[in-house]
Amino acid sequence: MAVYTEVPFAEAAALLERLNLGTLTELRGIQGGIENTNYFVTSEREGQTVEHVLTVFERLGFEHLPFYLHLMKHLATHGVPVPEPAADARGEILHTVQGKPAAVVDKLRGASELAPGAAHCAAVGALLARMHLVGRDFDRQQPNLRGLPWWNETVPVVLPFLAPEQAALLRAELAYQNHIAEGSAYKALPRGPIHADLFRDNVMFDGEAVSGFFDFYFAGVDTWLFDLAVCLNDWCVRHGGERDGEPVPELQQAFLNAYEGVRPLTAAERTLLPALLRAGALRFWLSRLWDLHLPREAALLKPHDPGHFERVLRARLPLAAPTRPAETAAA
Ligand SMILES: Nc1ncnc2c1ncn2[C@@H]1O[C@H](COP(=O)(O)OP(=O)(O)OP(=O)(O)O)[C@@H](O)[C@H]1O
Ligand SMILES: N[C@@H](CCO)C(=O)O
Repeated sequence: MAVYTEVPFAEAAALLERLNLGTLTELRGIQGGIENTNYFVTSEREGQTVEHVLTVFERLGFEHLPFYLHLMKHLATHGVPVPEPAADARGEILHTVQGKPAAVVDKLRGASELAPGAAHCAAVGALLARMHLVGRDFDRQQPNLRGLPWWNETVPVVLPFLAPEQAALLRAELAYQNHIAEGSAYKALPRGPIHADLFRDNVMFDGEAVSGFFDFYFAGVDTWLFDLAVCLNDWCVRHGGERDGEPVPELQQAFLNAYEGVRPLTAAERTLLPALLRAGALRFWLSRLWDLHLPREAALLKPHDPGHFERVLRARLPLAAPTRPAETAAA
């Protein structure tokens, strides 16, 4: 259940009117999602039925939201398919509903694709590269709040909950990532606003075409390569079964080729892709461990399985190349 804040019909209707989105006809709570309260809102404007999503932010405050919402607006107005936040007459896109921060954005068509093929990966790869390029002239700054400083803070907090072998892996990976971040190749990586959480459930498809990216609430300024690594670790790995977490080379190639069709990787990016794939796995292993062992506002969080990202990380380590039955037979 993802409706934590009940929004009265009259309050939603008044907000839509202020945003010049017409007369509210339907307000429907959305069951998916674990972070925020979301409603589909339907209204009649100039004889047309229009649909939006009303999000009431349960965890994020007025301090960080302007970066996310203005980034969405910047991308949408520059042709990247992202839900555009609706503005009031003064141009304000962050609103208040039931005393909490709220936004109204375009409703995207279609549905998520949880079992993507090469065509889906290519479509997302090309759009990710476009999003990076379009983000270059976005002028607000906010760091990736789930980046290296957060990993350094959070690893000691989760270590007591881990088995010795897991704790050793987590410590070693953090040390490795600190070492990488000190290097000159890392400092040469191109940076800009990144989505930082562009998993399969944050992209809508209308057939094989992407109708949009959403859920920008972990976005921040970081390396473009990290964003790419986060995607490759979700779109192009196995989910479930005995080989859970293993990369799927055909999907990874399709994603990378399409990305590079729009923005070729630099030499430093090519060198550091393996290291950043490990960083992307560490980031989500750690946040999932943190959500599992140190639940905040427990009622709101249904933690995802940390074990999946431990497996993704192990599969990304050197010498950990999975032995595929077919390859073994051919060898
Ligand atoms: N702009 C949109 N257009 C269409 N559907 C949307 C849109 N935004 C959200 N949704 C729907 O609402 C659901 C929940 O949204 P979202 O994933 O952002 O939830 P959340 O609680 O904010 O985050 P989390 O993904 O961390 O659980 C999505 O799975 C999607 O079905
Ligand atoms: N994509 C994250 C959840 C936060 O959006 C995860 O799968 O751990």
